[in-house]
Amino acid sequence: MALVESSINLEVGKVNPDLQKERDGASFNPNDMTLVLLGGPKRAQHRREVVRQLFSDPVFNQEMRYSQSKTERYDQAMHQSIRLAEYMIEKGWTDKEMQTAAVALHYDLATAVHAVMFVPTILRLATPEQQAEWLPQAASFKMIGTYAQTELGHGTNLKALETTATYDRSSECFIMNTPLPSGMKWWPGGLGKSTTHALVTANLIVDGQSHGFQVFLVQLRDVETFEELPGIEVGDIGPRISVSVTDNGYLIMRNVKIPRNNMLSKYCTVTSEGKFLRQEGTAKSNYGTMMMVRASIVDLAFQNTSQAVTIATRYGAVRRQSELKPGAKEPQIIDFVTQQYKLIPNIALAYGLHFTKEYMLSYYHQVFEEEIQKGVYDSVPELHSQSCGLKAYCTDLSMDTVEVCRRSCGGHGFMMASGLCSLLMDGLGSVTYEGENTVLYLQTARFLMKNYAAAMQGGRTARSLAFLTANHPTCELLDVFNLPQLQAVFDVRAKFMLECGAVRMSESLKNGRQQYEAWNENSVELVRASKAYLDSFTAVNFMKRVSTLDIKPELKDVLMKLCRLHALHRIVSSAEEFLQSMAINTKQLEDIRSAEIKLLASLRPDAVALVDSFDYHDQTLNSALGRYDGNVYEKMYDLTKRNPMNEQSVHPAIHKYLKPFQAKARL
Ligand SMILES: CCCCCCCC(=O)SCCNC(=O)CCNC(=O)[C@H](O)C(C)(C)COP(=O)(O)OP(=O)(O)OC[C@H]1O[C@@H](n2cnc3c(N)ncnc32)[C@H](O)[C@@H]1OP(=O)(O)O
Ligand SMILES: Cc1cc2nc3c(=O)[nH]c(=O)nc-3n(C[C@H](O)[C@H](O)[C@H](O)COP(=O)(O)OP(=O)(O)OC[C@H]3O[C@@H](n4cnc5c(N)ncnc54)[C@H](O)[C@@H]3O)c2cc1C
Repeated sequence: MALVESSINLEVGKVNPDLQKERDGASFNPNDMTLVLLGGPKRAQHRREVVRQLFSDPVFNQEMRYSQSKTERYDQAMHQSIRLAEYMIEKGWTDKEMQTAAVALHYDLATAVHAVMFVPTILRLATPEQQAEWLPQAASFKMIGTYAQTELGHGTNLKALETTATYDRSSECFIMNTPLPSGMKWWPGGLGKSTTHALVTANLIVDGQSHGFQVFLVQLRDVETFEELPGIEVGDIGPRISVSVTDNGYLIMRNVKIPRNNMLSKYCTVTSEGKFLRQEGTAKSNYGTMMMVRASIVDLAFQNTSQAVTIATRYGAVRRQSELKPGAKEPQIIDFVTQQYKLIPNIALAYGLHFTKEYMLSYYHQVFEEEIQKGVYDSVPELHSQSCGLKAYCTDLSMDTVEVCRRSCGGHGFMMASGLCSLLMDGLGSVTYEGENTVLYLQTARFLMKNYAAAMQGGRTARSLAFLTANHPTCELLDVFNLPQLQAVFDVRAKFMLECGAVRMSESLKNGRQQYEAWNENSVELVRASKAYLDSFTAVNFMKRVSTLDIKPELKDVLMKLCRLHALHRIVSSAEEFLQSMAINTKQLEDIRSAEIKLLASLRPDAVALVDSFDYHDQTLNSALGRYDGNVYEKMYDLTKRNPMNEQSVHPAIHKYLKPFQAKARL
């Protein structure tokens, strides 16, 4: 066993020689790149220590995960949740360590929604008194909660939610009711078996008048026995595409009384006399949790993408197949240019998503922690638009990448042991939850159209839309590697696509359509406009971030290549829009395609080092194909020997069905 201090995988056995050769030939030290990605040595060291501690505890061992039944996995997920809670007491772990641990475990915890949504919503929407009462209970798991918003009949359309909270003045309580069947809460994570409480969104009704949806803390189960309380019916909604452990559940409430204090009242409240009061300017405050979670899903998209490329790239270096040079040894599959085209642009994307999630999280914190606390709401529309758009754009791209990586591993990519199937199946939820992606692109489009109209009338635009008023000449791409010129190309295309959406909208309106009809008629174009803007925003953010990094020249050099490749690849992926907008001409497209292939060759020697830099622990990847030591075949055989199907040499079904039949047939 060798000690690898510069990797999260501390003890590594003999490394596969092909993988070692890749590492020896890299142009930079991956440890240096890790420090750039993680924000310096202190943070990187802290993350390594937390993750190493985590995986040195057998409770968190992931190795048999793919052979476990749903019940066994739930058992382990609950065990993991409780062990982490113990760490808070025993090791003094704080939210920071818990967050690192949750990411390393792919949120495979029975209490994930408790941590990701329940507690943060209380922090954002509850008064200081409510927080003082509930947060200590939540921290000690006396109260385990979920976020119950979606209903069987409605998820997207929050205005149509049916659950009611009717104020009863005589008892100073709200009476919670579920209209059946479409008003049943459906989907909340952990609701099925794991939670004692839920933050339930419901229409507040006072004296027969509705005040829109508000958030209420409802106790579901007895905290000692975990039995349902009177008037409550909860359960798991049944098998889902993902093998994830989360017990997504349903909830029915029949005349459930909760105290008046259980309405989260930081921004609005109901007085004991039944008067509804709301602080001015806080109409969308109840939507705040969604913005926060959407921003963090951009990070999740980065995690999924970078893990998938790590697995597929290491495997690409280890796997030898077919013939390249006639008569020579089988090549590493990563030497096929078509294989490089599957992997290297996606490595570039993973780096691009890294800088996107850094931007998204920091913008979210700036607006929430600094501006809103001071009563400044000016940036909220842009934050809403970007958190919707980037959540959709990044999860869409990340799921495409995971599938490309899975296929790039050939047959072995179809095995759970690849680690890629679970990344795909668990990740797929991200394009739907926290706002279905098409719906979110259209939210972004709404903001874009408003800004476009403002720009055309000589007004001010939001920060991220300054390109609308910039004057870019067309076809100015003289050098396909020149970043400012590439940025101009993206801006021209995005502006053109926004213009297409706006022109179509105004034509529909001129033709007598109502606003809502025009919107629906042109919604395909509007989604295109959003995607063009997000493509541009992400590529330009990547270029700007890399250009301003003050780092070792060899790191800068490889990052510059990556952001160029990312930009070129995005242009090729939507070539017709770039051509149509005259941001480029056909000759330039040809040059871009050639430049892309040249960049593949230039980045090929660094491919393994680039994915090593993400510094994933083997247990997080949980992949026989993507192991740090590259001993793929040994690990696959080892796992197969321990596969429960191989526990008995003759399966009981043989004796149960085949043998009796054979005996009868002999007669
Ligand atoms: C590890 C990860 C675990 C993840 C677990 C997943 C948990 C979940 O899925 S929880 C459930 C999530 N549910 C959703 O996301 C529902 C999606 N739907 C919505 O968000 C809304 O209904 C939405 C945005 C589509 C439409 O909002 P709605 O108010 O009905 O209509 P709309 O008329 O379009 O918007 C009104 C205004 O509010 C603004 N607005 C909407 N949402 C927000 C927001 N979050 N913040 C600020 N402003 C907002 C709009 O921009 C619009 O502004 P303007 O009028 O100035 O243009
Ligand atoms: C794995 C998972 C976990 C979840 N966890 C939770 C949770 O913890 N708590 C919770 O409350 N919810 C949760 N949800 C629910 C989730 O938030 C909703 O499923 C999601 O918001 C989408 O809503 P929907 O299911 O109603 O889809 P629908 O809105 O019915 O979407 C169906 C189709 O209609 C289209 N569509 C709908 N409206 C429009 C529109 N205005 N314009 C154009 N097209 C439209 C969509 O694009 C889509 O193609 C979870 C869902 C999943 C899959």
